[in-house]
Amino acid sequence: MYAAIDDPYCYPGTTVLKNKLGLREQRDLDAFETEISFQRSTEAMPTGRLSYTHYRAIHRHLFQDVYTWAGKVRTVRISKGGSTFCYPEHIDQEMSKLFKALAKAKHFKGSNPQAFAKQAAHFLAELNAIHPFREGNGRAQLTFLTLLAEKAGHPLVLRRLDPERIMKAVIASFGGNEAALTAVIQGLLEEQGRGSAR
Ligand SMILES: Nc1ncnc2c1ncn2[C@@H]1O[C@H](COP(=O)(O)OP(=O)(O)OP(=O)(O)O)[C@@H](O)[C@H]1O
Repeated sequence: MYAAIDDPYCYPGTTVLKNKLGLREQRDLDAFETEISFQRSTEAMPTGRLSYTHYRAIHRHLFQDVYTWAGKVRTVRISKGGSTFCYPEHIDQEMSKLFKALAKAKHFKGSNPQAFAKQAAHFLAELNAIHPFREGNGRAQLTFLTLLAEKAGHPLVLRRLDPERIMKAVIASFGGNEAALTAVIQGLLEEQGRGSAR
């Protein structure tokens, strides 16, 4: 949950996000959101060129059943655990810049696994610092990383994913330390698991 004051995304006097089902209890919303976004994540993702537009389409796909603003950038300031994310008035510009740089780097195609992990960690750190959506950033990030890795020829082994560990690494990256995130990503690459029983 995010700290936001007088948040127009929430039912008045609550921190529960307005949602398509009209669920007013956080518990109920959490359960529905988790279930349906997981369901959507098992479907084919919208196709695209790993662009900013594509990223928004992925978020829209995952959360289309829950929020009217799925795929749209937020209009309020948000923070989490003391980290304040990009102000809404700068999101569009920052996202455009980030995805332009990604395209310029050829989506990290041709990088060896070590280099890919480092580049992807930096990209993810920047993406998280922007946090374009009011909710669902973590899931959109991971979905996009999966596509990015696949396209770059370094598919992820998602069953190795430790949500707690990646979250800690993402938080560390917010403070400028990308080493842990690089290590997490490197550990998810298929190449790293060869010959091991993991
Ligand atoms: N204190 C923090 N500083 C920076 N980033 C954080 C912090 N706490 C969590 N994050 C990151 O924010 C992202 C989660 O954002 P958000 O809650 O919008 O997404 P979600 O998909 O709804 O949640 P989750 O990823 O927990 O399922 C994750 O990448 C997480 O690592």
